[in-house]
Amino acid sequence: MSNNDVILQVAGVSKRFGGLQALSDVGIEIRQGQVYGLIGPNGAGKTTFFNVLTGLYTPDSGSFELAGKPYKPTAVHEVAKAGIARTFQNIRLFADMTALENVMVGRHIRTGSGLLGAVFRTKSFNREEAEIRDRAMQLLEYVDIAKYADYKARTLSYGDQRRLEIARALATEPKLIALDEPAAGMNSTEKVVLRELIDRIRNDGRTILLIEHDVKLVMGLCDRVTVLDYGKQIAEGTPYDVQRNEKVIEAYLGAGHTAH
Ligand SMILES: Nc1ncnc2c1ncn2[C@@H]1O[C@H](COP(=O)(O)OP(=O)(O)OP(=O)(O)O)[C@@H](O)[C@H]1O
Repeated sequence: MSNNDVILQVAGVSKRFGGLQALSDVGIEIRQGQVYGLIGPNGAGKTTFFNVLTGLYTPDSGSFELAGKPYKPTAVHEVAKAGIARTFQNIRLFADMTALENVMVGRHIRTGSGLLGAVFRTKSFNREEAEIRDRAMQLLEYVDIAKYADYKARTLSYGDQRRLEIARALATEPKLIALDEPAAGMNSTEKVVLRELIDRIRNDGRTILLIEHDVKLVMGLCDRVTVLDYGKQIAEGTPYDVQRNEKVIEAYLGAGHTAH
């Protein structure tokens, strides 16, 4: 593989909260079409890393490249524009908008007519709006919730809301889709369906970063995994290797941690 295949290259990320070193010199490299897992016991720094990557926290150090271009994760909308779409551990949808409208919002960041087009309802605006609607509908079909297109987001089941969040993220046509604990709160049937969906997204050539507490899901899905413990990267590799790594086993079994 050539370097052109690298979608995300992050190096030397450190982040301190007061006296606590939440991340120390963490780096990952994700290649086109991979599902990349970030795991670790409670408090290991996974969410902090995600938040740094997506512009919610400012790191103390670190370099960031997306598809070969440096980017500065200084603001959430800049990160979205650069091409990273994320979902959240606590689902963040527009609860009183329909499922379709939620996906259309995601799509709008990639289109051109802007505010004046909307005010004057120009021809190009109307055409663009129809295209956005069609594409949003396709994405709802893709995640298997098209039948709920006109339902308010808050009326959907938990599993379906997560799928809706994924559809909205896909609508931005991201270079990387970052999923923050997508299986949280799901029952085992929903997890199976989620796994199929993530597999489908990968097979369609997308690149995915996944934080997930469900180790079985991570090991079954991911091409590569990084393990954090107390803010340090203690292992990186294939699920097969990582599961057999002594430091990893120790971190998960060690005192003071709850294994996930
Ligand atoms: N905004 C913050 N201010 C202060 N400390 C923080 C902040 N965010 C996280 N921390 C601390 O940084 C450390 C790493 O937390 P983080 O939430 O990144 O871990 P995690 O691996 O995502 O854990 P979990 O599995 O519990 O979600 C923890 O000790 C946490 O208390």
